[in-house]
Amino acid sequence: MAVGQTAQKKPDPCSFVIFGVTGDLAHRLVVPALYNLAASDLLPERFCLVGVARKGMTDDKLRDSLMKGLREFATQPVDDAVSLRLLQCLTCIEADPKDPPSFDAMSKQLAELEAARNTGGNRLFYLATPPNAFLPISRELGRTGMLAENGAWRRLVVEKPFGTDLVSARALNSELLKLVDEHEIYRIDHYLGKETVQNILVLRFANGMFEPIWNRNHIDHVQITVNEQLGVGHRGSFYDQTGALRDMVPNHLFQLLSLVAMEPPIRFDAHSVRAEKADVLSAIQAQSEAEALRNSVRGQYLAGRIGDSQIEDYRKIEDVAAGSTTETYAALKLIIDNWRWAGVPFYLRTGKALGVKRTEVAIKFKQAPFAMFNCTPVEALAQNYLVIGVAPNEGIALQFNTKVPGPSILIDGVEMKFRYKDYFKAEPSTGYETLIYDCMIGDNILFQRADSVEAGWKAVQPFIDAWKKAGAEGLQTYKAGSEGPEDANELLRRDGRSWRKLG
Ligand SMILES: NC(=O)C1=CN([C@@H]2O[C@H](COP(=O)(O)OP(=O)(O)OC[C@H]3O[C@@H](n4cnc5c(N)ncnc54)[C@H](OP(=O)(O)O)[C@@H]3O)[C@@H](O)[C@H]2O)C=CC1
Ligand SMILES: O=C1O[C@H](COP(=O)(O)O)[C@@H](O)[C@H](O)[C@H]1O
Repeated sequence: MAVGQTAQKKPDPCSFVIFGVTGDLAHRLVVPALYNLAASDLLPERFCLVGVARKGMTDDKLRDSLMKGLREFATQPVDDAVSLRLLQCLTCIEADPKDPPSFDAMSKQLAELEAARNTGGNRLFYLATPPNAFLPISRELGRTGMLAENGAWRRLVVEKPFGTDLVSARALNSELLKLVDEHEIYRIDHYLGKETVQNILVLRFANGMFEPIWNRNHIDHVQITVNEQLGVGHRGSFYDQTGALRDMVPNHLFQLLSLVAMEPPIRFDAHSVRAEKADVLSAIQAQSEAEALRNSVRGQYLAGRIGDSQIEDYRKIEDVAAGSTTETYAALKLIIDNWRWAGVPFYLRTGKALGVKRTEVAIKFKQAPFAMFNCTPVEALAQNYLVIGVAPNEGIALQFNTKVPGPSILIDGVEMKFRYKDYFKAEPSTGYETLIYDCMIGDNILFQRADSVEAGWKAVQPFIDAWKKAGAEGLQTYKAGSEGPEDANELLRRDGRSWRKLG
């Protein structure tokens, strides 16, 4: 029997206001997630769905467009009765932060809608826009009083990227905190919507057997891998300004790192969990420029084949600068300065256009200290890994040595595997349902607090600065479809270690 915090209550009546409703995220992930919540009867009884666009359109036109997105991106067959229930309450409002009177009009229109639908004035504003619009929109919401509490709740959901470096993230936090309180800001990182990522907490803190060995005495090092086969595709203008490090490390890879490395929270509540995550991120050792260069590898992909697809050179992608030095691959060695992890390196790697798609955390335990079986030197034993598979192999695997049946002691490495799909019949999901539901019930455990975001940027800032200064020098290349730049292997080899084979 499953135990835990299972009761799924219906959220309070509220308005769910999506800025950037005409965009990709709203069509591909947010509305399909709302559909899945509607199908599970987890939307409020009294609900206003509002889409905000800078150029107005009729409600019907927006409904048609979102319906089209739903048919294309839904994770389950679309039931007309459910989609109708969700989209019949949709209203399109025209508002542009560059046109302040449009926000005054919006404020009036929203209040009228809420009165008509009796939602009690609770409001969730979802900023599904490019990041440069987060602050202008929030300021207009503040100026027009739409963020004032008036006896109801207000929540601001902010998409990634949250800043582009430490300075900009601090500035964005400080400006947003002038408008709303920390507990009213929901900084989304979609990795925290993944079952396999949430399960890291359960694996560590609902099982007594791991804690005694989860430290420097037993763990040799940790590898965090987020390898994608996808290239940059049509996102050249965004990606060329961003690169693999900013796009993935301070957010997604650090979610994995902090869940694996944090101390046990004293309670399962937002304050305790997020405090421990922020603490461990702030314990990542600061690196000098020379250390940052030594402890990192960056690469850019060249043309190559992945399966049936021919991938073109990164530099030939539309909107990518001709001599771009933006990295599409990053590997880092980080040290966490605390008692649990002293001397245990965390190796991180992420890249685009790689041969194998794999997101995993591999915890490498120390080898047996002595070769009792004189037929096998310790070095020849297979390595002991606990592998948390996030995607596509969703599950947990333990790699250990075993005796090969037969008269002599012959030893071989084997794997014990738990696969989600063998045990659970999971509901199809976009990964955003839990996050959106949690915003509506006011639970921010799975959202990033300001201190974590800033600690994340602080940890990667030395690499950003050192790479910027180095320019093209030190930038490796790798063939699309390969494992990434050869120097990434050297990063571990010089420590007497190697990356786990993903094949
Ligand atoms: N797409 C994805 O898969 C993911 C996206 N994200 C994040 O979600 C956010 C939205 O992404 P995505 O939908 O792809 O982006 P889009 O480029 O599709 O933009 C979304 C919408 O924002 C509106 N918009 C654009 N500029 C402004 C502006 N200056 N002021 C107000 N509104 C503006 C536009 O609508 P209109 O012109 O109608 O007003 C546009 O359709 C981004 O922050 C992105 O980083 C995060 C994870 C995944
Ligand atoms: O936020 C982002 O994440 C995706 C990878 O997400 P995943 O769930 O497929 O692992 C990445 O492709 C994209 O560049 C980045 O902006």
